[in-house]
Amino acid sequence: MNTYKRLFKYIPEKMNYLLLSVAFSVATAVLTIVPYYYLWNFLREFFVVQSLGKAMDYAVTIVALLIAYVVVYLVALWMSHLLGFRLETNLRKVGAEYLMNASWNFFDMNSSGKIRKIIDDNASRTHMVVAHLIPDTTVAILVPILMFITLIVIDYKLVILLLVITILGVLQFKGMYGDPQFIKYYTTALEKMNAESVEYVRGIQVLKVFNGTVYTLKSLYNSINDYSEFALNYSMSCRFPYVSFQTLFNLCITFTIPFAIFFINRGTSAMTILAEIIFFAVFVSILFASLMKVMYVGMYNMQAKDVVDKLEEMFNEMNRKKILHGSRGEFKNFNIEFKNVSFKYEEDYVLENLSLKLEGGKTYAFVGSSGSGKSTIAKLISGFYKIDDGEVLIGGENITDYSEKAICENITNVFQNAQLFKTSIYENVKVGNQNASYSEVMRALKLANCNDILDKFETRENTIIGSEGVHLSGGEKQRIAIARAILKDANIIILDEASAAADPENEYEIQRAFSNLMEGKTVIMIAHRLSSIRNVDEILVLDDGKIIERGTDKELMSIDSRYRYLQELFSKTNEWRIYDEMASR
Ligand SMILES: Nc1ncnc2c1ncn2[C@@H]1O[C@H](COP(=O)(O)OP(=O)(O)OP(=O)(O)O)[C@@H](O)[C@H]1O
Repeated sequence: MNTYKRLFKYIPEKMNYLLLSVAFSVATAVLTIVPYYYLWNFLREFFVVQSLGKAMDYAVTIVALLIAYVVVYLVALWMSHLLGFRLETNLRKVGAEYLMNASWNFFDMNSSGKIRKIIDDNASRTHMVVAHLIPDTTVAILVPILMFITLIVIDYKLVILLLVITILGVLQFKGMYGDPQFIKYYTTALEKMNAESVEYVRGIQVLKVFNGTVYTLKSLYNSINDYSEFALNYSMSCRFPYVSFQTLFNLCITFTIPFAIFFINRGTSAMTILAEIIFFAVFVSILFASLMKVMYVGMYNMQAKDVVDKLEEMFNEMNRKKILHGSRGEFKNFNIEFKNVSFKYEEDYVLENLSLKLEGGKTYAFVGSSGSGKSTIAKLISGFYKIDDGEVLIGGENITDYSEKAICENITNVFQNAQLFKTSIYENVKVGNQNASYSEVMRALKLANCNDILDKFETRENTIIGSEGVHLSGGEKQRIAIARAILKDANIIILDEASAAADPENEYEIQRAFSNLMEGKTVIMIAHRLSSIRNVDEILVLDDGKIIERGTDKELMSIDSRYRYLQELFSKTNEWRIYDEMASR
């Protein structure tokens, strides 16, 4: 019951459909049994009283009742399907809303393929579960009760016979279900296999290059084996109870033979017994159908619990480690300060007790070896993660006091791997500011030095990017992303590894685009190309999550600093040529 409360809370607006579906399902259950009562009367008139006219009247009533049954059952199914489809739609909407507000941690820990599959698959499973559950549960509960009542009216001796068959049938049940945790294990194995298949398809080009097969990717191979082994073992464990259940009902007529002999010997007329046996043999088939329904209802229950568990587990995970934003909308200034900040993604601290101050309106560069924490600092300034200790302040106020909208409007990120959508260049830039006019978008494209990109295509800014359109180089994509950032016109700009993807020509264009983007802003650059940061206001050198040096390029180059060492190393790397190396051998 609790499972259904959890599911139905997503469709409060459609509870009238639930009530209608239950009402029509009750009518269906009644209409399942009533024709049998008339069948008994028909048989009695035919065999015992031998009045053909009356028997005919009963036969017509039976046909009318069967038509009514079909109509009422269809209405019950219609209502429950409306409910099921609405639930599916609402769960997708809720999933999308949670996703829009999910923490960065969540996206770090879950691949997009996995997220899509969990939301999509489970939402679509709910409609199936709910659509069939209401009519089937009602019928499964009511029909056996109504059957017993009917038999009491006809002949109490038949009740004993039905009771024997019901008890034997129910005894097979537990075995037919198998392990109650089955659905949970089954869907987990299936999801794992699906996720691994997506990974396989993603990496298929690499596998081809290295002549790999499905066996190369052990995790996929194992997940297929686990799934097939599990499905096979489960089917085998249900084999005996399932077959004996089917046999019991298909041979139930055999139960009636000793019954008939016993009661004929005790004086009941042969014709009455014949009518009762024919009736019972037909009637008992509904018990079989309704016991099968009980089994499906049990399955639906397990599925419903699994679906709601999986979805809500994911919704909770989306909120884990999420920043709870305040309502502050205005920034006094754009000074940034870290006060004793400690932060970890998982177990180990990446930053411990870090303090630093950056002045608004200036340009800073973070340098340091790989993994020293440069990107992490940038992400914390952007408000992507909740810190474990200390404070991140912007304009003297804790970053969590600002509304999400304020943070979003005032801070922009240009990542190394620019994420572009499979739509036109124009639409990709407009993402930066939905209210921008056509001329503002075109101005941003111009300032980001994208004109040469537009010149390449006849449809210019309306050219579609991606698998259904044209392919752009890494550097070209980055310039489009810079145009998007220019259009956004945020006050704090974070350029993470922003120039690493470009060739020299593109690099030059990108640097010009950057200088247009950075004008008058607070800028934090994280660049591995140390040549591009020589003119920044201040350089901060990081090592293992700590700032070990800070100063201008001139200051740091004039002393025996880590920065000077990194710059010299960078120059050497630039001068280094494979043929020099070859020549020196
Ligand atoms: N999403 C994440 N989940 C778990 N650990 C992470 C995550 N991102 C970074 N780390 C870890 O945090 C540490 C700092 O990473 P960070 O990306 O900040 O370094 P970086 O100086 O920017 O490195 P690089 O120059 O190579 O990009 C590394 O040890 C890294 O493995």
